[in-house]
Amino acid sequence: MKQPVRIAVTGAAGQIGYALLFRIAAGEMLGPKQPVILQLLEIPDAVKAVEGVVMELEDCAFPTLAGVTVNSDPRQAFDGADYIFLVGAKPRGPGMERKDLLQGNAKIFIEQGRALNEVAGRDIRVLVVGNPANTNAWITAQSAPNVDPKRITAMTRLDHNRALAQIAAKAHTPVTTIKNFCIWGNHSSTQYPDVSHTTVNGRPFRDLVDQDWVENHFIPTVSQRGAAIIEARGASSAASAANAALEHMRDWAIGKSSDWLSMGVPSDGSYDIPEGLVYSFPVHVGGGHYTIAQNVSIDEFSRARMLASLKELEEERDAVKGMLAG
Ligand SMILES: NC(=O)c1ccc[n+]([C@@H]2O[C@H](COP(=O)([O-])OP(=O)(O)OC[C@H]3O[C@@H](n4cnc5c(N)ncnc54)[C@H](O)[C@@H]3O)[C@@H](O)[C@H]2O)c1
Ligand SMILES: O=C(O)C[C@H](O)C(=O)O
Repeated sequence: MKQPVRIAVTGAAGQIGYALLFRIAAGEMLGPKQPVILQLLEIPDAVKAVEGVVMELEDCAFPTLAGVTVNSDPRQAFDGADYIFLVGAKPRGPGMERKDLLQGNAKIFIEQGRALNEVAGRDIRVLVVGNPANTNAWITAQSAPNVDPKRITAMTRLDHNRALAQIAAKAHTPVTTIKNFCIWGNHSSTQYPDVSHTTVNGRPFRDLVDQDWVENHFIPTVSQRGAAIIEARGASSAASAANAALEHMRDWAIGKSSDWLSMGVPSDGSYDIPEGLVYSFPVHVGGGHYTIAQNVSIDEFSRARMLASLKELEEERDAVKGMLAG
């Protein structure tokens, strides 16, 4: 057996936490030969509930689970961590947009960014799940100037997976036959699920569908899926969110892909997205790194959608800038 790696998860008593922790502990993120130590963070009022989750983790007797700690101080939870899932944040309810959570949740990410700044190692990998995820990742990076911002990412993998499922259903084909799909922009209703370069079994997907389907069915279905789940379940997505979080971190850490994945990452100026904004791009993964796919051709329709999502991200950033100074 290898040396254990340390994985911090915030919001451990929440519904995503409950769907995520058992899968990480079972070895689904880093494989059956990699022991893990879970470092859980909750607010003091929820620590008792986390202790119940820990009892259940123990009762699974997972061979890959080498230890669990329960914390209410982010510096303790993040200390020595190799991977950090920032899940703990308020979810939205029916009729809300994710950006309505910004003022309330921003202070969580300011505090946790500062804690990261104090204790995070150089090779840390951080995934922000708590909404609005892109801007919370930006806030975390701004609050952690000692941490390489490339190591702080936001989750759009759930949107990516939702879109793959819609494409597969439309083309009557397994998801494994789909290539070159990506989400651009914000994890919000302005996101742009882009099928312009997508192939199915090697054939352009656009040959199978018309613009009306793309614009008036596919894009709204993918971008409104979170709201549809809240409407149906009375609570936001949890198992599918946990699955996407696990896949994002797994692929970043140990994946290798010539195909595109979607990740919210700080822009390096690619596609004229201003540097530093956390924007979802098509990425390749390999060797423990992600790289933004280059030279993707962007038509007029795509550009307009990408700019609309960029504008929203700039507005979100401007709405919280003042809080960072304090
Ligand atoms: N990016 C995505 O695709 C995506 C998908 C689904 C959900 N989400 C978001 O993930 C977040 C969590 O969702 P959930 O359904 O698990 O919510 P939940 O309410 O079930 O759980 C959130 C947990 O976070 C804890 N928490 C609050 N403040 C904290 C802090 N400062 N430190 C540590 N823990 C803290 C709460 O006590 C609670 O147990 C929400 O913001 C939700 O909107 C994002
Ligand atoms: O929609 C939400 O508020 C939760 C999450 O971001 C989702 O996409 O399911």
